[in-house]
Amino acid sequence: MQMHIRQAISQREAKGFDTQDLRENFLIESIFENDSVVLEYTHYDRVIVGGAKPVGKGLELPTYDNLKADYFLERREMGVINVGGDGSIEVDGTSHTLSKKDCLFIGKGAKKVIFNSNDAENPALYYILSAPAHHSYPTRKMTKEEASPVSIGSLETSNERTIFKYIHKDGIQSCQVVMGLTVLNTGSVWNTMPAHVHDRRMEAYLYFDLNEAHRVFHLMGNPQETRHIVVANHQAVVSPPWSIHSGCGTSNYSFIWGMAGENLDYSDMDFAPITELR
Ligand SMILES: O=C[C@H](O)[C@@H](O)CC(=O)C(=O)O
Ligand SMILES: [Zn+2]
Repeated sequence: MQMHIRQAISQREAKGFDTQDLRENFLIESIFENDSVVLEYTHYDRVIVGGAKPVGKGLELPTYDNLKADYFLERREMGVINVGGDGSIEVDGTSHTLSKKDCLFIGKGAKKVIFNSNDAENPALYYILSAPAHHSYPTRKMTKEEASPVSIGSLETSNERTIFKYIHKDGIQSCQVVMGLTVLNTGSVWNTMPAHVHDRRMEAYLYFDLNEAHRVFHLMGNPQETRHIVVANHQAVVSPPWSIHSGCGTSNYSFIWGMAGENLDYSDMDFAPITELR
């Protein structure tokens, strides 16, 4: 079994992209499919992005030929956040319950990972981000209450939001994966503005809790050469290290941010002043 591979796109190449090119290369349109694990292998820091949606049965994390490994996490680690109904993830025989917005970090070396839902009528939706690892940090769960929520932004600038950090330098320990989520308050629609880049690591956003009738205009590109991608609920956007990742919704929403690369410092961002964006 093979994972679809997304090649790394350069800034220069992206300049000439039309809507379809942008969507094919940076948008993951379908992540949660019934009784399936959907994963995409990117050449941005070799990060794998995707999801698992167990409905009628437990879903085992498969091994893919791309990895040339005996099992998926032989040389990798992964972060998982549930954005659906209650469920549990079994890691080598130990079950970890995950409610909505709870996070599980699974360290390198875990051989058997099984995703479960408690209720087929309201299945769990597990968003997954995995990166290569060279040390085995312990598997650990964190609830959203434990994720030291921080409120930032303001209603005046339509970006009042709460940031929950799970896997990072001062949270769950990992080799590379950094992960958390942001919830926008009612009436706030802008995320990550002022925008930033971090050439030291890639990032991916999964948008969720976005009303089906609404969309987020996700902004990407070099700060002086921006493009947008129109994103629906439960879709993800991959952000190369050279790109901003920001968005403006037609209503409020939440999103999971996940990164991997050079460091684990959440605050490592090079801001792009609003007045200098093009
Ligand atoms: O590098 C960090 C990420 O881009 C996000 O965490 C930013 C974010 O959640 C926000 O401003 O709302
Ligand atoms: Zn960022």
